[in-house]
Amino acid sequence: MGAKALPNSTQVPSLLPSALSVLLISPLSTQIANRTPPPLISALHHASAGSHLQWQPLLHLYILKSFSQQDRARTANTSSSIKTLESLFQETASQAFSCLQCRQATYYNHHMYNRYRALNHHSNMDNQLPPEVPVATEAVAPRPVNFSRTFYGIMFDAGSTGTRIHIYKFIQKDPVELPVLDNEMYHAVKPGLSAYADMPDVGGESIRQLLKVAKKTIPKEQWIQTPVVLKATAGLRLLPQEKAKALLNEVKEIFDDSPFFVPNNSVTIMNGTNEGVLAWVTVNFLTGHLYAKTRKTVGILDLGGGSTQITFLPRLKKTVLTAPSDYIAKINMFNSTFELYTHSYLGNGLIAARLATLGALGADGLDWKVFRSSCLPKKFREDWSFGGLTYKVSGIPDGFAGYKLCYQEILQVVKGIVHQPFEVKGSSIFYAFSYYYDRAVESGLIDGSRGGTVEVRDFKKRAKEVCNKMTKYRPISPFLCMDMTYITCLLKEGFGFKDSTVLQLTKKVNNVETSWALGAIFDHFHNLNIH
Ligand SMILES: O=c1ccn([C@@H]2O[C@H](COP(=O)(O)OP(=O)(O)O)[C@@H](O)[C@H]2O)c(=O)[nH]1
Repeated sequence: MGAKALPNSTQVPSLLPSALSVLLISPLSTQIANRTPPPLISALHHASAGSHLQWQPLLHLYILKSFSQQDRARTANTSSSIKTLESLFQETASQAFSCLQCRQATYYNHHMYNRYRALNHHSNMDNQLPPEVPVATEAVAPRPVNFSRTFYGIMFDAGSTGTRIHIYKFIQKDPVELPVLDNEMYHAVKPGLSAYADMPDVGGESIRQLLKVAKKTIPKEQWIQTPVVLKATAGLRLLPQEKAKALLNEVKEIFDDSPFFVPNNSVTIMNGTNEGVLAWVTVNFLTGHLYAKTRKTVGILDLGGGSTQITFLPRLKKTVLTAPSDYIAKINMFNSTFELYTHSYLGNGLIAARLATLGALGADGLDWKVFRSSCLPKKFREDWSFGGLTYKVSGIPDGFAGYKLCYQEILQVVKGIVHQPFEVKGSSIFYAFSYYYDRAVESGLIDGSRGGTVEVRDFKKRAKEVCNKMTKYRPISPFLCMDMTYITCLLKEGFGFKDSTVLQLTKKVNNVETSWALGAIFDHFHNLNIH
């Protein structure tokens, strides 16, 4: 099966932003008003403080599908989704306000007071629609003279293959409105911090470079109250402790010298559970699945360089009961606790898996040993660097190369290591990103600008083609056969997905990266208490 288009909830926003803002900002046309049930008009207006990212999938779905009288049932769902998404921010307001008392006042007191007011305004809203807001509210609502409309959060992702900065802009249009995510500014540099294990000061330069982007993006008057946080993943987890510590100290010094707000524990190595759970929060938030008592969520598959994560909300108790106990994590949102299946496999990221396949992971004699694999073109031989080390790698010149042999090699890296959740054979939807996405694009499975939907069997089919025609695909990457075969093997033999399991390959939703970073900034503003 070939690539399919994304469903409306992820594809439509890029098509209709102006139509949306017209609907949100200007008075509704008579035609629309006549056909829109009154409670939803009220909900739309209540949510209409600018181009609100998290409402967009819901609103677009509504606009496209619900303008007819027959669709009242769907309208009811949409309204309840708007209401429940709003409750995320109500709770954010409540928790963030309590941070006032835990003395992070420098940053919080300005914005959080307003959010606390918003909470009071909306208290006891469970199971209700937001209150009626007249169309003209935007123009006439009284506001404090110095009311601040925007605030920012900076999240650094120090990954094994690169360092990225995510600058999130939130808007609070009115003291009685809840803040919403307006946009993300994203910038990435390579290699990752772990490549500077023996020269932390040089590694620090990449952080300085990215902070310049933050200074350009965020207005000067906001710098002092904008939190800057860095979380490192597999690259630093795999380094000896002292080397990782030296890198983190270097980053902390750079943050302290910056004009931004540096909270406690702003530079850390994140654990694998949080990495998986926060990516799940991001994707479900961006796709409009995150609200009180939600049961209809999507799973996530993240394939980094050093580690890989799987996270989903099980529907069946058996999935929880049959999982190893440390594969179940709880997260608090909307006054309830979500019990997630999540695991991060350190050493099973795409690049670490290449090393394992080649037998090079943790090997000595790197200056003379040549690591060979039938997943590489026969005549290929190159020095190849990862994590600060250089390896001599090659194909098997007088042997065989191809899918079958390659699959057998890779099986050793996956079999018996990756747990198969009970429920994964069911019909849950999984969003797959990072290297799943990159390799699907490079091998021509999906379009790089739009993403797409594939079945697990599509990866297998394309892996076979790439491995059995290595010369054709060599200019794209000599590792493409190995990578595609690893992805196929991980999905099928590792997690136990069926050939027909559908994967939604997505890099961005509404122009926001599908990464744990957005979940992490939420967790910063509002402790999600992952345990
Ligand atoms: O916001 C992000 C963060 C990561 N990636 C992709 O994630 C992969 C690598 O992840 P990373 O280096 O963070 O690996 P990890 O340290 O998590 O194993 C690469 O394809 C990146 O391009 C991305 O597309 N957007």
